[in-house]
Amino acid sequence: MKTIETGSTLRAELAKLPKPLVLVPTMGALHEGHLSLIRRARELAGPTGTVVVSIFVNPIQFDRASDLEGYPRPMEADLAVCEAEGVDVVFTPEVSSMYFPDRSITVLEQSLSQTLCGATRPGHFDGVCTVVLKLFLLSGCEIAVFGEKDYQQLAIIRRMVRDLNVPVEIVGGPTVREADGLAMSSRNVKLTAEQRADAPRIRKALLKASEALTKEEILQIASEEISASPLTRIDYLSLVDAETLQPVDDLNRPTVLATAVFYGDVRLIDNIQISAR
Ligand SMILES: Nc1ncnc2c1ncn2[C@@H]1O[C@H](COP(=O)(O)OP(=O)(O)OP(=O)(O)O)[C@@H](O)[C@H]1O
Ligand SMILES: CC(C)(CO)[C@@H](O)C(=O)[O-]
Ligand code: BAL
Repeated sequence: MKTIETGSTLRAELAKLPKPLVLVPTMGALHEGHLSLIRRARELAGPTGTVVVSIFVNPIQFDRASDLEGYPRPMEADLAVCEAEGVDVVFTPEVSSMYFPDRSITVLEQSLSQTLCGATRPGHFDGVCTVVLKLFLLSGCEIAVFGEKDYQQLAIIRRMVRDLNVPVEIVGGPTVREADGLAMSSRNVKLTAEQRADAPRIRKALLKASEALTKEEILQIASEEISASPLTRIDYLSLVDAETLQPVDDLNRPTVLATAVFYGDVRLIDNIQISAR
């Protein structure tokens, strides 16, 4: 396994390796959710293709300084995990090698990012799109794999690739969960024992609500179940069209029930698909 730290050498190094080139972009603190994406990348690359994992905590997608500063960065353990998974190349750039101090170009998404995380984390998806486009250009990858836990992110990246004619195939991977249903997330390690024990209520709430028949009932059940704990604070809870991510009036098309919940300073997200009624 090769570790490359600067963008300027990445593309030239990767061009020498066998195709297809499959990229898994991450912010590190790797868990089973990431591993499922790496394994999917290997399937897509085949035994002779090249799997690249990027580990970069992208400062321009954070809206809270405390979240950025406190983001877990266990680099040695992450490299060991990548090695054990048979990753070919890990790209670990410094912030200074990714961004010029006077950078002035950003990728703006102006529709899908108006709801959910985009509404409560202004500028977040502009930061995500900008870094993901840079990672695509720096690596020259043909395929990139993203998780469905970050449903809105996946939809926005698909839109970016469509709208900007980016020659990268986007593949989604299902959300991997702890045994108690909590979606795996790098931020889970920041929960206290009490918060961690309570957090599976998010998944339970979404599952229970997804059985209801009307929009109002779905939102009410999910809201009550999550708010029943004094440890939670709902950042958003929304029912949106699965494709446009716009709020829906009825359930005659596939929708997604998505939420972000704060436990203290730790913000967790999850979502569930709701079929048309
Ligand atoms: N539980 C999971 N199942 C499947 N994919 C996941 C899961 N968690 C994260 N991913 C995916 O891994 C990629 C990298 O995400 P990231 O490094 O931000 O991890 P994370 O666990 O989502 O961290 P956090 O939510 O705390 O920022 C993204 O495509 C994300 O959707
Ligand atoms: C896609 C990503 C690596 C861009 O920084 C990040 O948003 C993430 O880890 O989901
Ligand atoms: N997984 C999404 C990255 C973030 O929360 O910034």
